[in-house]
Amino acid sequence: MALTTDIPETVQWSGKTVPVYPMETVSFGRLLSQEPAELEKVLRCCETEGFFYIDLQGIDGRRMLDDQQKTLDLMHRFFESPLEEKNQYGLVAPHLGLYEPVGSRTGVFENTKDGYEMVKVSRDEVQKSSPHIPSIIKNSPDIGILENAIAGCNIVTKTILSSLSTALGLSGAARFENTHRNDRASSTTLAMMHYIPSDPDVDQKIGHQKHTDISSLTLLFSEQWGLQIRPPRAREFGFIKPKPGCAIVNVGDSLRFASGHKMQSCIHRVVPFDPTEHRYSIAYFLRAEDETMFTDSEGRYITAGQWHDEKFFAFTDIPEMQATAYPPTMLLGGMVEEDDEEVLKGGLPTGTVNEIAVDA
Ligand SMILES: O=C(O)CCC(=O)C(=O)O
Ligand SMILES: [Fe+2]
Repeated sequence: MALTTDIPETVQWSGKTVPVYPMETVSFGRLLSQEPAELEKVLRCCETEGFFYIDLQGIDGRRMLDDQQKTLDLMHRFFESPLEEKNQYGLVAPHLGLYEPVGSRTGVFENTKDGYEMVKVSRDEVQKSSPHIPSIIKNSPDIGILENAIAGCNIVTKTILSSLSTALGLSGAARFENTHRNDRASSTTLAMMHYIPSDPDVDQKIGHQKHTDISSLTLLFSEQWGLQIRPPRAREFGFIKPKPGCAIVNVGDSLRFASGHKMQSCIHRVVPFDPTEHRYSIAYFLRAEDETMFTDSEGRYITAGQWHDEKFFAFTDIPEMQATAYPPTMLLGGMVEEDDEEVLKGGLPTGTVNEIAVDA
């Protein structure tokens, strides 16, 4: 990729000038037809940055955008309900972590807790005759909305997975889809998040701490600003602009490990872009079958299930425990944060994604 001559876009946030990182857009329709140029593009995105937009505006993807709107309506209804009803079951198990109130995890800035509440519906669970989900959404219209959203996200992420397998020349059992079979147990889940208004200067519950995802692929829908990424070799976090008609895709740790650590599991976090705003996001985490084996960031040969459970608990621990109780690279899945000096020595002017890709 050539060095871009475009002037990098920036935005004013919290009294600072912050980059807005450009990202490639991959067409869902072209991936469905396995067009060679699109396959190459999606592989390049995963190997260089680990993040891209997927354009869902064609006839095949539009239904997923409708599902997103219906899910948003459901989320508004759910999150406006009394806390006792939302938290009917509490956190029963990592796989069935249904509802998490605001402040359950570490926050985005030092000495803060997170600034979002979340309800998760597991793909395996929603298909049961009586799924274990809070009563507010346990009715057939709502289960229908959730099933459609999960099935749509599954089609999009599996299409990306199969495109990556093809682009890498993988065949038969070696293809990534073969460790993501629909009828095998996995922690694949739809997470619906509501970030409360919070002001970094005064509030103690803010945003979503920096991390990489446990998943193989994450499909993220949000119409609002707040997501920041720190792409490989970038010297600072920058915003990702919401793009109408598109969802955001990122590679998670499991696919990075399955690809022999060649794909990038991009570091990201969420900050309050506008301290007065409620922010809503929907993330589908396509995860590998629980029994899948890979070599993690510590060189351990472990199952996807173990990686999920360990990292899940690492997320909810206090920072002191996060620093001591788990493999040091766990929260970032082995991705390194380039320190500013190192990047500057390398002669990169500012951290835009295009510039970073030059010598990736
Ligand atoms: O809310 C968002 O935009 C991103 C959430 C996220 O990174 C996650 O749940 O892993
Ligand atoms: Fe994430």
